[in-house]
Amino acid sequence: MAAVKKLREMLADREKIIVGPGVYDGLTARMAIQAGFDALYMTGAGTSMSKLGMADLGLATMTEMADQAGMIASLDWRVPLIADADTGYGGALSVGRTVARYMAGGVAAMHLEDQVVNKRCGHLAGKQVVSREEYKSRIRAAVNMRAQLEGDIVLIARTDALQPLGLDEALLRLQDAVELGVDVVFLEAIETREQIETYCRVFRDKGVPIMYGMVQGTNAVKITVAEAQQMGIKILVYAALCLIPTYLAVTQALRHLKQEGDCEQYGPGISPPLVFGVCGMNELLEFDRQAGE
Ligand SMILES: C[C@](O)(C(=O)O)[C@H](CC(=O)O)C(=O)O
Repeated sequence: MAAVKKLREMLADREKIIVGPGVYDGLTARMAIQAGFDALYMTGAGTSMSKLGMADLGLATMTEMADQAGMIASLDWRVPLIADADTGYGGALSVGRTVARYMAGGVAAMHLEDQVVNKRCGHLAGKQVVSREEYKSRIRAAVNMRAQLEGDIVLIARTDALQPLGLDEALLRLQDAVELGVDVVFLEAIETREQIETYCRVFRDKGVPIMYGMVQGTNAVKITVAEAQQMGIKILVYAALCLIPTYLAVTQALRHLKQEGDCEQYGPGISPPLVFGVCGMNELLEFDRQAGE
């Protein structure tokens, strides 16, 4: 079954909340699959840092993002990938091309936002968004490209308008996007309980699937999976879930080696072959064996 079909089934299941840990490369994706998550979220921030070594300031190009998303999506077709597609990387034609590339890569869902190019992480101050009309044209391009290709991808409209323009404008933008044919809404960087409750009430009443992004260490309202489910949130992603523990643990190991001159205490019992196993080693060797090598 195609990953997108699986995701659509999850979206249709009234009991289900989709929890997507934020992964950004092959290893974090494999670890999340091994941990039993049934969906993944490709964080643009993490991808920008792991692939380019650059902060989330809109520097990753469409091809860099689409390549990474396609690689992650291909690891296990049973685990749908929801991927960040930032601003769509240009005007309507570019957005259309982005949708085509994500679809060709087997990505199950993608989100498109209304920040200007160059965008920045949704939790940074000083965000700017394009006009409502320009955002609508990005959304129209995405919906039209999906129809033109006669394939499927779940389209998620994200707005960053809350910080610069306020809640009413942000909700209007998402409503416009729903009318244009997106499947899911995503209000980014919600900072008060009241805002998240209003957001959820508006779209729950309309029967539109709601996405919310929790990012550790930011001002985003903290809610548990159970609370999210109660509020009617359908997709809950944790963009920095893999990134922050990786940063902490690796920094500690590096410091230890630099200061103490040894690293034995980091990872007793964990050998590279064990991690190869998480990355499909046995399946790959079996495939090779069956081919007669
Ligand atoms: C959701 C997000 O777009 C991402 O890239 O994962 C980021 C998260 C982050 O900065 O950690 C965001 O803009 O919220």
